[in-house]
Amino acid sequence: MAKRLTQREHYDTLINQYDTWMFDCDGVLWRGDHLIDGALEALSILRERGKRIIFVTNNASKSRRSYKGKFDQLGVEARVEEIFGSAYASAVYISSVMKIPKDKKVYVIGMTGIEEELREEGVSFIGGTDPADNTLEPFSLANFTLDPDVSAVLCGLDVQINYTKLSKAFQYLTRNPGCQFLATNEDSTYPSADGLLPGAGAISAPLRFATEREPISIGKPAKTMLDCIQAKIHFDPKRTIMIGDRLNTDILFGHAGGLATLLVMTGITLEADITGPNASAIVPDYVTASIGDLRAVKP
Ligand SMILES: O=C(O)[C@H](O)[C@H](O)COP(=O)(O)O
Ligand SMILES: [Mg+2]
Repeated sequence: MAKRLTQREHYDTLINQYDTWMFDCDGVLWRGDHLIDGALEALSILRERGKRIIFVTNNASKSRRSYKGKFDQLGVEARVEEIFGSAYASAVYISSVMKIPKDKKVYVIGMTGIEEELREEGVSFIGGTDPADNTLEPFSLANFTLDPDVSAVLCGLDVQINYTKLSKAFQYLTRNPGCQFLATNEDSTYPSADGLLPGAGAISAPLRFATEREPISIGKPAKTMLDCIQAKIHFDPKRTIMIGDRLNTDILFGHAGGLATLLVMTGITLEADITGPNASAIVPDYVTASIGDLRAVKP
């Protein structure tokens, strides 16, 4: 049973118990470009108390560097080294785990975040934001030349998804021998400032259906995301807490990593998801209405 946090002493105890605080972003710190009330103060309180802050987002639309820009814009203190996105984790997976040969490339369905991180890792790619693929012209297989050097398809959130991109990815996944099928993450929905929208999982779904293949998903809850963090930052899982708004990514990620977990109700998860007859089997250690509740420790 999750412990509901409401009192000042609850938050004080929590802060004293954990040295490393891993923050999900969408639905915890912000929705779209709107900061969640009290998020800024909560982060400042933790930094004042000497806590280590790590940001762990499944949102592959931005690279760590462009996320740093968003943090700066919103007035949130953050360093690039503290930011771990699924675009970064995917690029590291392709270069260091899959060890893609230099003469091979990735076909990308996704936004600039993926492209920037693949470039950082020295991985060649096609597709992505290429205007030739961002078209509503009907796709013609007759005019399509298969690039034999494509050895992986990487699919992430893409607000300009279209039939041409799906068709090209389908060709590579079904015609290039050994072509890997990767997804940055599989979140079904995305908590924008104005409400829920289809998530990255909804972008790769047509390809899963058409190819009857399951992608390797890199982001939370997958261990690949934790490995990516542990490769850069040493932390004691027993003194680490994961804060998230989604049960089947953030909280499951925390459980898989042996971390404590705090669920906030400012994003995806609804009360009916954690209480009552349809409550999820994924149970966080703690629940609080919003990360802004940490302000209770301030006199
Ligand atoms: O569709 C997506 O990619 C997700 O909804 C979104 O990116 C989640 O980001 P996070 O909550 O992990 O920051
Ligand atoms: Mg979230």
